[in-house]
Amino acid sequence: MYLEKLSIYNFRNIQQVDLSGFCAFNFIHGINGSGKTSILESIHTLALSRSFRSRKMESVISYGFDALTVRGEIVVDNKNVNTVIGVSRPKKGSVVVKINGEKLSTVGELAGVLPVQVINPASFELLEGSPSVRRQYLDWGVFHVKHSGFYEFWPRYRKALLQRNSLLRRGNIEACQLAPWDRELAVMAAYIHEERKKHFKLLEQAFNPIYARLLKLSGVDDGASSMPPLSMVMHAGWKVDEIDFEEHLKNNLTSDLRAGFTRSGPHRADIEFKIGRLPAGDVLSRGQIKTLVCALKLAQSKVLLDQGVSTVFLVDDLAAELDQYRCMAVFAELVSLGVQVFASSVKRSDLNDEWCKGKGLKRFHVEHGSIAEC
Ligand SMILES: Nc1ncnc2c1ncn2[C@@H]1O[C@H](COP(=O)(O)OP(=O)(O)OP(=O)(O)O)[C@@H](O)[C@H]1O
Repeated sequence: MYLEKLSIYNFRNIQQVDLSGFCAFNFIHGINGSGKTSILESIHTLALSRSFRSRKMESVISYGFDALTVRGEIVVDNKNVNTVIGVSRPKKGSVVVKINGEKLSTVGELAGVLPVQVINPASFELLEGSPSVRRQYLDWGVFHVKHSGFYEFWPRYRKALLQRNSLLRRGNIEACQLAPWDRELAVMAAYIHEERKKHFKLLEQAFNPIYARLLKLSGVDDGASSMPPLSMVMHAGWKVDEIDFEEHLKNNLTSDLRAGFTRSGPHRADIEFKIGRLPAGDVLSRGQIKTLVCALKLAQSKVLLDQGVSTVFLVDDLAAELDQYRCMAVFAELVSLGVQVFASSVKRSDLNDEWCKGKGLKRFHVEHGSIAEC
């Protein structure tokens, strides 16, 4: 699967741009503030109807305009007909998403059409941010695995959780009032945990060789080789091996009532990264963390690829944070995955032609929101 055409209207400093004929690798360069990230952001909006930078889409709509639109044409492997996605975000009112001209009734239906992975300066959050960032990372993969009913069960879990929490906040309630919600939560929790566990195992298997190669291919001994090994452990959000979730909720009712919310469950799951016995974030350098995060994102893509799902990578200014050896190593992995890549840099020379190993490469220059092939 790859993106073949992209049209952007009123998206930050980009008023109107029509691009086509993308290659496997698409390198975008331009000075600060020229609009490089906005192009990547527009592809993300096409895929998920939202930006990876701003929560409020209003800040993404070009000053003085009422709506933004992004349109893209995707070539899906083994299909003769391209898929056309259109996303319009007005300042007021809700988002409109169309696939092949048909308006979707829910934005959720868009998810999965164009799986994208972002590697940008905020990617550090995967290690250093709150557990929700790591849950999002894990669930992204679980969701994209074909035929996983995850997105059917997760909203049911969330609905039951909201109901239970509102009863807990009310206080002075009988255990029997919670019982139906506890039951529903337990059924959903078992399913969600099982899906996450299966996916995490695949992720670990994909991650280990990629991470090892990134460390090795980066070609410099930065001390990482003498470090204790990295471990990553998934925590379910409750003591899943010891107790059934329904039982656990009953046992913890007093403390949940005191807190006014459900303190444990799949909504509190996390992934723990350690170097030896220490948190990886306390030991690794910024560049080493970024390398680890790249390996994690690449691993997601590998797992999906093994299931026949291809990913588009949006790589924002990698050269600003990784040295050329590590950049080269990351690109070697992208080449071997055979995914489509949109990568940005300030200087043209920050992204090296040779990293693409003869796969198709197109270069674009951005200036004041205007984009030209170069
Ligand atoms: N809503 C908006 N309307 C118009 N312009 C905007 C809007 N929001 C941001 N901008 C401007 O759009 C430009 C593009 O920003 P973008 O982050 O894409 O630049 P960039 O090329 O990635 O820069 P850098 O190299 O500094 O990361 C910036 O000059 C920014 O000030």
